[in-house]
Amino acid sequence: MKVTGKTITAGCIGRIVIFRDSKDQRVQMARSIGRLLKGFHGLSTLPELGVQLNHLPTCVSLRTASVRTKVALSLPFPPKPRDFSLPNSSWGPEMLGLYEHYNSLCEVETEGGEKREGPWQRLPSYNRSLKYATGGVYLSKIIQSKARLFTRNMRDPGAAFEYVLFVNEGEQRCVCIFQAGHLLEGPPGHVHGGAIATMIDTVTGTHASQLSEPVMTANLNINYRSPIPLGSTVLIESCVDKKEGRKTFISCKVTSTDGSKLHTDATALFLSIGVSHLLLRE
Ligand SMILES: CCCCC/C=C\C/C=C\C/C=C\C/C=C\CCCC(=O)SCCNC(=O)CCNC(=O)[C@H](O)C(C)(C)COP(=O)(O)OP(=O)(O)OC[C@H]1O[C@@H](n2cnc3c(N)ncnc32)[C@H](O)[C@@H]1OP(=O)(O)O
Repeated sequence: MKVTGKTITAGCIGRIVIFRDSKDQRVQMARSIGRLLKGFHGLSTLPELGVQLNHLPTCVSLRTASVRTKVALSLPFPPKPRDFSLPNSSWGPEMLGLYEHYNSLCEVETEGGEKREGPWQRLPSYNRSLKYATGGVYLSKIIQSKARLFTRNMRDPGAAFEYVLFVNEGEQRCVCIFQAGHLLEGPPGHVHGGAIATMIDTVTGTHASQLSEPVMTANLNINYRSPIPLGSTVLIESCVDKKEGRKTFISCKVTSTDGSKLHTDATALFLSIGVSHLLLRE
């Protein structure tokens, strides 16, 4: 059987070969890639994946009339990557308490004692997202192999960004519990504005990705209202203002954990990009 196409390297699941012959197989392929992406931070749900994958033939070069595409997904990093959104020894009592609170809302017990999904969902978080298939994205293979998600690249627990995100799909809300480590200093004893912006971008971007498909930040407006003490835990809450085609408008606020002090507020615009954007970009 003749097979054409390119190898798509993505995360943490074995090697899968998919032949794209019919609509059924397209759906199958969408499901497989959906499963593959599941678990990646910010990409754990891709409801419109099936539609997006219809674009694959334009980015995965097809040279035969038989329209068979081989999509090989290899194993570039260990099968069980660390989930950074789980508690570690650096988490203070405030961070842990809030984590326990939201985590308890992720599962509810029915009257019959049965466990069901609750209104909230904890999002796992890894230090790598998709690894692109082809050159042109990274300067070299060395950079490609060393690339890590900005907020998850510190080895020393508690030194920088400690955070966990929970989403409530029904309410279109997202909450992040963020403990700011000592390496994030800006003004003496307080968190750097760029670190705050990074967290706002991460929370709102992840939220927007959860609602549709992968997104890129097009616009981010931030008002810094009061400084955040280094080492403190804060809440970052985002909510969807509106969705218009590819655009998702989100607003966000950073407050003290009891909600009494507003540290920062922001608005953001995200534009969805197709899954094909994630897989190949030449
Ligand atoms: C390579 C893909 C990477 C994707 C990554 C995604 C997920 C990764 C997974 C896990 C990561 C985990 C955690 C982090 C999660 C998220 C946070 C990170 C997100 C970022 O940190 S990401 C980096 C910073 N980000 C950029 O590096 C973007 C640079 N930029 C561009 O890549 C393009 O600019 C783009 C794609 C934004 C749009 O380009 P485009 O060609 O697709 O669309 P186009 O320009 O035609 O605009 C269509 C309509 O949007 C309106 N529009 C456009 N821009 C606007 C603006 N600024 N203000 C107001 N309206 C705007 C137009 O006016 C038009 O409106 P209308 O249709 O009404 O006329």
